[in-house]
Amino acid sequence: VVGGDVARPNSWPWQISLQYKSGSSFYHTCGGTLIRRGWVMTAAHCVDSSRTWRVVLGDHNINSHEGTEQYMSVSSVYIHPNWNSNSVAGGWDIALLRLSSEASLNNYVRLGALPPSGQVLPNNNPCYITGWGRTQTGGNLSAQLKQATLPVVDHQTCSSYGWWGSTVKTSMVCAGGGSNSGCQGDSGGPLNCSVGGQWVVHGVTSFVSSSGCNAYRKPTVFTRVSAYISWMNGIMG
Ligand SMILES: CC(C)C[C@H](NC(=O)[C@H](CCCC[NH3+])NC(=O)C(F)(F)F)C(=O)Nc1ccc(C(C)C)cc1
Repeated sequence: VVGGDVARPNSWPWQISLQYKSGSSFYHTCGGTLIRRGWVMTAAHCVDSSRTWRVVLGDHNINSHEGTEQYMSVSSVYIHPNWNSNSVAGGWDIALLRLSSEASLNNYVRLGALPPSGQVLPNNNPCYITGWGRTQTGGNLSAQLKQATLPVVDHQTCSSYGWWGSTVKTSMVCAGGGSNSGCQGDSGGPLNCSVGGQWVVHGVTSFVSSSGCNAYRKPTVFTRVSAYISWMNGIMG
């Protein structure tokens, strides 16, 4: 996350860290959202390589043990069948991870709320991006979970000339476009939007401009969760 600030610990208790094993250690690679006690929603581009994954729940500082973490292994990965790893602009950048055991819900670990199928938020709807991704273009990951306000940019604006143009589809949500943005390592994490006084996860962090994370008029682009509700229900049962 570029801009914003460090979140109050565990104030986004559905945020997870997706980590891959290398040697005898695990490394943060993406974010995700706990949507059922046994299921995590993330980006397809995060899991389209075959690795040993683990999901960390209830984390704040990914480099220290705080005692609130739950470490879960992943028993199966469901990538959307239409995902094409050569074309993030094609959309379909969504995946579900089946956890090998069910999370214990508590003050540090809660389920994220999903939107109703088809719901599209208005321009400027207030939202926050959260994640442990780079804090500057080409910078380092953040040890502590960060948050930044990222208001919705409607499709008409986001797909116009000088913005993303036809790269962005109606199955995506744009947010930001100013000095705050997502960045590498935030992929797969939630776009947390305030709707009727509740936090609802409306986006899965998908891409930013290759010329820089917080490039002018290149808002962070998210998979629009409300476009995939029936697919997810079909998988999770
Ligand atoms: C060095 C980084 C900034 C490069 C940048 N990376 C990204 O945007 C990666 C997702 C890349 C998926 C492709 N395998 N996502 C992120 O960094 C995220 F913002 F989600 F955290 C990128 O490739 N962006 C990109 C690439 C191509 C397009 C074309 C579709 C125009 C659009 C954006």
